[in-house]
Amino acid sequence: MSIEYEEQLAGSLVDSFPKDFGYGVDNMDMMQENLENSPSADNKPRILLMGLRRSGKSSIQKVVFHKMSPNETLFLESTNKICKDDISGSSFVNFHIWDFPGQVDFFDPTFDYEMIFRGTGALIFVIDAQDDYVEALGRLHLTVSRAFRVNPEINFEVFIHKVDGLSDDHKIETQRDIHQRANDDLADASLEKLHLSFYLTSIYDHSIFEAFSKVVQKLIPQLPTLENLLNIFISNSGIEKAFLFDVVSKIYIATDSSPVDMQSYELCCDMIDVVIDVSCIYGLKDDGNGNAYDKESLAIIKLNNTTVLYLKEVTKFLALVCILREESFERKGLIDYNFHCFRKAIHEVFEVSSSTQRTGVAVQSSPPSSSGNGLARLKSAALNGTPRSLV
Ligand SMILES: Nc1nc2c(ncn2[C@@H]2O[C@H](COP(=O)(O)OP(=O)(O)OP(=O)(O)O)[C@@H](O)[C@H]2O)c(=O)[nH]1
Repeated sequence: MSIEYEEQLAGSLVDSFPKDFGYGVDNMDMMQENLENSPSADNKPRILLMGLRRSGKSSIQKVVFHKMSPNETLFLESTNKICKDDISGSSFVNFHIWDFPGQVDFFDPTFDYEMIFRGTGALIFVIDAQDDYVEALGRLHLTVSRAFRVNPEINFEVFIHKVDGLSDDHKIETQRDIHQRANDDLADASLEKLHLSFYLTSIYDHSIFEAFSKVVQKLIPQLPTLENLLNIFISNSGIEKAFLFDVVSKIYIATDSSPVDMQSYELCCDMIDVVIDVSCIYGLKDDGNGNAYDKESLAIIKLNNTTVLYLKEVTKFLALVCILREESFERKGLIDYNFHCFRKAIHEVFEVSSSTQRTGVAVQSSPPSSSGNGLARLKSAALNGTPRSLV
């Protein structure tokens, strides 16, 4: 594709937006504050972390959302009451995460499980793969069947956790066995409609972030829109892979539709760490004020294998991280220009959602235009994908 042609496409991206499109990050933040102060703010969807004692629930929460290093989790005390963690102040992930103490007694009259499950978006059940998991499977069945009866809309996610201690063959065999037994139990109880998703996880590598990314993505109603926008952006900019990251948690909330390979994801996670670390050390004011991540955040890292990593701020919480070849990076002006359009589109998507949430009116989904140049496709993309319940 020639540069001229790409520039034409880039032009069409920008033309697709109204000329008075004038809000920026500050307005987005204001909107988020308004939302949080609204009466429905307390009703943020929940992600529940459940499982037997010492299965690793608190460790997962601390490592993913609070930057605790995996080794420090060795000293975590056992949780003895439900811990509610509202991470929406620091993260795009606008949910409450509830960490349950090991054994939840469904027969305890003070435990209002109906109320808890009614407002739940995802239930993550953590199974310690290094331990005998027969008891955990029994508990999993009891928990998900109760929850499903109260709220069949919940996404049921099973983390087969602590797999760092297992060989590759053992991992696959454990996953197959747990999958089989859990689904047999459901079939015996005539609960075939209850769908369980399985993930192999460990806090000692990126698998826990990748699994959490997938859990969170299922709860983001704008996901198809974000994927469309990323696809258009990378194909017009000569980029190989792009992730939209929640900077604090390193969860990727969307990526383009090419397959994700773990190595690329890890590379992008590492880049975020480097940028934030350098920024914390050298980017803050002398008195320690300022933010390690702000509107100016931008980083380019050239690797010795002709790969370039490119990170840029999208919103207060989100960053775009891209992987591209050195020769594509020669057209940096074009990439910057398309990024500018992409960023505007992202802001528009979330403005549509937040105004919809405020008024309580669901936006009609419209099928993407097949005739699509960048313009038409982006416009339909901004509408497509918003009708599910809003985050
Ligand atoms: N090897 C390994 N150990 C882990 C992993 N995740 C957690 N652990 C360890 O498992 C132990 C228990 O972790 P916790 O997070 O306290 O478990 P919990 O499920 O919250 O326990 P309760 O609060 O008692 O319900 C800690 O010593 C962690 O260091 C993992 O991925 N791999």
